[in-house]
Amino acid sequence: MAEKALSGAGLRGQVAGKTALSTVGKTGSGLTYRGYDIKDLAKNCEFEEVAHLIFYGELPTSAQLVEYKALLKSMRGLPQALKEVLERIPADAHPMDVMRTGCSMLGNLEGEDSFAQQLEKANRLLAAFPSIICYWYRFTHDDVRIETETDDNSIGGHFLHMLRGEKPNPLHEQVMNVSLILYAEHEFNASTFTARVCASTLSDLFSCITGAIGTLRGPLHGGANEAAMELIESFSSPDEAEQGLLCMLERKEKIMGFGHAIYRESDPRNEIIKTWAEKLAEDVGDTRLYPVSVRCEAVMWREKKLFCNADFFHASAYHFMGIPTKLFTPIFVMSRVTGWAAHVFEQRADNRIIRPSAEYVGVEPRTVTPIAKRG
Ligand SMILES: CC(=O)SCCNC(=O)CCNC(=O)[C@H](O)C(C)(C)COP(=O)(O)OP(=O)(O)OC[C@H]1O[C@@H](n2cnc3c(N)ncnc32)[C@H](O)[C@@H]1OP(=O)(O)O
Ligand SMILES: O=C([O-])CC(=O)C(=O)O
Repeated sequence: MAEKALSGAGLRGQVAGKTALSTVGKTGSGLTYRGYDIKDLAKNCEFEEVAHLIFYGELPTSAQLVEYKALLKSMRGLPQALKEVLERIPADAHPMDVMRTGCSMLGNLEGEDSFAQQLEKANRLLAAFPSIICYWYRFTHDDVRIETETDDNSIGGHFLHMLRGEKPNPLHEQVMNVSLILYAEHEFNASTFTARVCASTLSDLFSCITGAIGTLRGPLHGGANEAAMELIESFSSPDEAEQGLLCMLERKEKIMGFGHAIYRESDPRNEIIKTWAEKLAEDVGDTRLYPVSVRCEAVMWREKKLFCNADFFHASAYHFMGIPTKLFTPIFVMSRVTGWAAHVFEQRADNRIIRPSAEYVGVEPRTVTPIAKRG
């Protein structure tokens, strides 16, 4: 693929700060968190180990992991005032708006009074997001007030348990674990940069994360997994998908779940989640969505040299686990809160307010005409 122009619109190619958290596309396609390759982490770790790595700098020992999981478990409950707010959000609201409000409301109830509390508050958000989305979803869709303080051993298991009202099977819990690892951190992507801009004014953590959620919501960023689901569901066979995509490309439409601002040849998260989507397709006996997805991948590469990003095969993977499409992007939040918060900590540790300049393209200087004389 041709070298991408690293200047101009979208701040592409501008170094906007330093990070010790991750590298993206350093060798064309790689992704590392604090020096560990994403493939190594996804194969050998639980999400909570990766969260520990991102927050505390190192993978935990067994004893530290037990202690860390116990801490997160103890933070799953929601205050009554937050539950009441969630109950008042309509059933047809977008779940990302629920996450945004839930985060902001928690900031009102349990705000960050000093930066010394930043880790405690970040862990609280990590533990509370699955509870927030499931409490609202089950209240507004199933008319039940669920218990969010479960004894599930993992964040992914906690989420699936609350969503369905029963313990998940081990395959689903494992896929959630991998998915949360893949989405945890990604350098200066748009939502993380939002969080850092907010942090650079010395604002509180809840404000930084609330802003990041709003940025992640858009279909050019986290919202692409939902849009990808709508796309693949609209095709009844691989041949129909091929025809449909060719028409969309002819009309110069964007195909969600493809392309990337930094990677040039592939998104390393794709081959990992694709493998799990295939396993889940076999598990549920799917003969349509997975083959449709595979054909989309082939057509987009053949026609445009565009590759699947992290979002594309997440769509079918989540669908095969019975997760409603509108909850896809909130799962991204449940994971990325680790990266966002760690970037806030980094920004605070070496801060200068982020304030770029603009090229002025408006009218030349002029004077005000008295209002009676304007026409
Ligand atoms: C977890 C994540 O957030 S991953 C990203 C999720 N977002 C999506 O999947 C949305 C679809 N993808 C896109 O819109 C883009 O690829 C982005 C937003 C991810 C990156 O945007 P950019 O860095 O501006 O893209 P890039 O410079 O590589 O685009 C090159 C060309 O390919 C086209 N292109 C890029 N992605 C796509 C796509 N998915 N479908 C069709 N055409 C595309 C662009 O329109 C551009 O064409 P042009 O030169 O004629 O204008
Ligand atoms: O890095 C980006 O621009 C988007 C992305 O893949 C992510 O945030 O995971």
